[in-house]
Amino acid sequence: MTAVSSATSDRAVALQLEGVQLQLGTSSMHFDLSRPTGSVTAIMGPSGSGKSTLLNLIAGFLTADAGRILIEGIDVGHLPPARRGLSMVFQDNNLFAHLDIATNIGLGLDPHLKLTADQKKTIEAALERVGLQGFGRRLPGTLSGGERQRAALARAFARRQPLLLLDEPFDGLGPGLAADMIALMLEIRRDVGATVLMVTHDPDEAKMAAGHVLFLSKGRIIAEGAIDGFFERRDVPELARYLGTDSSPATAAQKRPPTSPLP
Ligand SMILES: Nc1ncnc2c1ncn2[C@@H]1O[C@H](COP(=O)(O)OP(=O)(O)OP(=O)(O)O)[C@@H](O)[C@H]1O
Repeated sequence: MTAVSSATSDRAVALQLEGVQLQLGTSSMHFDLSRPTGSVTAIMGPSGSGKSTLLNLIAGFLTADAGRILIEGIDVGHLPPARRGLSMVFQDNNLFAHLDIATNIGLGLDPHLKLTADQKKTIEAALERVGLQGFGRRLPGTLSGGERQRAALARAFARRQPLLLLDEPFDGLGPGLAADMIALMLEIRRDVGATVLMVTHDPDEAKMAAGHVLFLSKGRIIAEGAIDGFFERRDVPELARYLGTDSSPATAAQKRPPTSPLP
């Protein structure tokens, strides 16, 4: 693994994982990382390498067998997800289907929905921010996939938590809409001063959104560094294999076209 970026040393640390371990069935995970406040980090790696597990450990949906997770210097290991100072946006299942959009966002502000006038204004402002003004009374099922993801981002925006965890949030939206959503996410991050971790399989999406990459393989971060030049690295065989830039004889043979043309 390469050294943690120099930015870590001169900015406050927003997130730190120290010797975090988890055994899930036959998969063993072990994570150490440190990310500075305000950074946007892409989490990448092959299917099953532990990307969602890493986010779920940070969020508190999974409990580590060992190690410490610190958010803004506070050990959150014993805190439930709602008290860790973060918002998480998943690829789907972000919204309660039986509750309208405004209520879904309101739940992020107060689980008992005893909303103050200010909180109601915050909901309206968040909807407007993502271009969904007037959508508050609609049920999630009546929105398109992209609109639902915007509503999920609106909820994250309204909550103004210091840490934003995104698990393939723009998957399946198409490149144009994904780019719009990334721009929106970056605006929200700037306004809130949040630190972002984003799982993505798409190097272009990572380049648009992030300044730093963590590359996982088999439950470990095996490479990390600044996004500039990261995908051109040739010193990490797993990364080259993942990107399809591996020129080893075995991979090259797999890539070679069939000798006889298909009919
Ligand atoms: N509850 C569980 N019980 C047993 N094994 C699990 C459980 N949850 C996840 N795993 C295993 O842990 C490994 C990591 O899973 P994870 O979902 O974190 O991978 P991922 O990198 O996010 O993959 P993908 O890109 O396919 O979403 C996988 O091998 C998965 O099968």
